[in-house]
Amino acid sequence: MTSVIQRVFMGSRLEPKEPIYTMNEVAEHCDVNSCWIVLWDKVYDVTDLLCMHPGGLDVIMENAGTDATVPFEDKGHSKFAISMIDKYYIGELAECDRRKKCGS
Ligand code: HEM
Repeated sequence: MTSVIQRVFMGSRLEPKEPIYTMNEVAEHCDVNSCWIVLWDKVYDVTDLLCMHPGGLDVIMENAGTDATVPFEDKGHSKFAISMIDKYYIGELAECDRRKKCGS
């Protein structure tokens, strides 16, 4: 089931780009010097967002190096927030780590 926020989000997507990262690689970037998160199977380097995130640094750090899709959706981010996301996009999540697992 596609949520409203996901539909808005998907409508603003850039073309998928290389490189492809595994969840293990994402998990290595979990501190303030290098902070990555996954949203809807896409990888974002949000290091530069930390100090200016309107919801604060802590809420992002709690999700650093993980799939933050559910917490991101739960906070009810605005279309404005979603429009900011593209600038942090760095690549795709490896197929077998995606929300709809390969083979299922
Ligand atoms: C690329 C990633 C993110 C961007 C661009 C972003 C952007 C924003 C923006 C612009 C706001 C201001 C309110 C709005 O316009 O919706 C906001 C608020 C907030 N964000 Fe994020 N955010 C991101 C990731 C996250 C994550 C991973 C969490 C984890 C829980 C989070 C939690 C919050 C919270 C708690 C607020 C405050 C909501 C409130 O007090 O009304 N954000 N964010």
